[in-house]
Amino acid sequence: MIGNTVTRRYQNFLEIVQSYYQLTKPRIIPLLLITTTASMSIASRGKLDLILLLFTLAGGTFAAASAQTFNCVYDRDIDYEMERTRHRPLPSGRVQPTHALIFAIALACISFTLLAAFVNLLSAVLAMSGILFYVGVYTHLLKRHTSLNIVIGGAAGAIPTLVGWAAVTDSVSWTAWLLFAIVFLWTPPHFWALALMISEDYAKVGVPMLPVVADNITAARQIWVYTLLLIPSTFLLLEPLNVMGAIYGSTTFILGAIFIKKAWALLHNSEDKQLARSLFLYSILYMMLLCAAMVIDSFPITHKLIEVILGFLVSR
Ligand code: HEM
Ligand SMILES: CC(C)=CCC/C(C)=C/CC/C(C)=C/COP(=O)(O)OP(=O)(O)O
Repeated sequence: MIGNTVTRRYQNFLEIVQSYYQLTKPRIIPLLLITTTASMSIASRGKLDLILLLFTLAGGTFAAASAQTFNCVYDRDIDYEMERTRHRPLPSGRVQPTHALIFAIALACISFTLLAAFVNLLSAVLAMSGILFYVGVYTHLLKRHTSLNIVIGGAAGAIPTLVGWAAVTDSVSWTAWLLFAIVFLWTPPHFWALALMISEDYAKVGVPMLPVVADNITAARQIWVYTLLLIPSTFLLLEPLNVMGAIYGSTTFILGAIFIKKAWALLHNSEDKQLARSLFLYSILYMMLLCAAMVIDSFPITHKLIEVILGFLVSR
């Protein structure tokens, strides 16, 4: 009897923890941290201080979790109406809005304290502005009012690149802004490809995502335009900024070519949900691999290795 009560209490506790965890939309956070890591790796020219990395990623995690929790509180009415989001902790009644709000504020405070105390003030302020922008500008001002919501709101998702750069250099340089621009230009193809698959859901609650207010071909054309802006921008790290080398150059070439191929296919068959799904999934893989290439290319040893291999090939 007592054993059963303890087990039930333990299960309840686990369910509460799980609900709060789900409020943070945890599946999106790793990619935000990957972009932060890539930025830090380039800023430190591959000589990354692991303790600094750890604190920055911890602060970034709490900031992103806070932003997503605020968003869950604000959007709980429409999340209840949409099939995809109906089972989130707030619409399903597993967490009270006031508790979620307190949780979001606590996460923001932890993020700011961690970054300000163990990284630097600039990274803390940038992360906080990421939260404010995502909640105040994207969620409150734009999401329900204009199809430009993603284009402008995408800036919030690009801020982790600035946080990473600021963590290492205590400043924000041209390269940091270029990394910001890469994530910024990547966001519309990433999101609109998904929105093409789930536009019925957004239409039902009156959220004016582009494929809702315009037809599919218009959305596919916009995806194509942003793809054509994104891919050349990734090459600017090679020239004129000169902060990346051959590994990054060849990877970004191949990844970019595949991105263009998928966006082109969608442009010519904008009703095909499979093509939209394929582009959405690829956009995530693309960003992961692009950032991985940035990290690998920023290690000095990578360049020494290439020199040795080239030397070996030439001498044969
Ligand atoms: C305003 C900008 C953005 C919007 C509106 C947006 C929207 C979305 C939505 C609605 C989903 C589906 C999630 C779900 O069904 O719960 C998604 C998935 C995802 N997003 Fe974005 N996104 C944005 C920017 C970003 C950024 C900047 C990143 C990271 C760099 C990112 C990474 C991801 C990842 C990794 C997934 C897949 C999550 C999973 O496995 O389910 N997103 N995004
Ligand atoms: C530095 C810092 C704190 C950055 C945080 C930026 C951030 C949280 C970006 C995530 C963007 C994202 C996944 C939006 C989901 O849109 P939505 O919430 O409209 O999607 P939904 O339809 O699934 O609710």
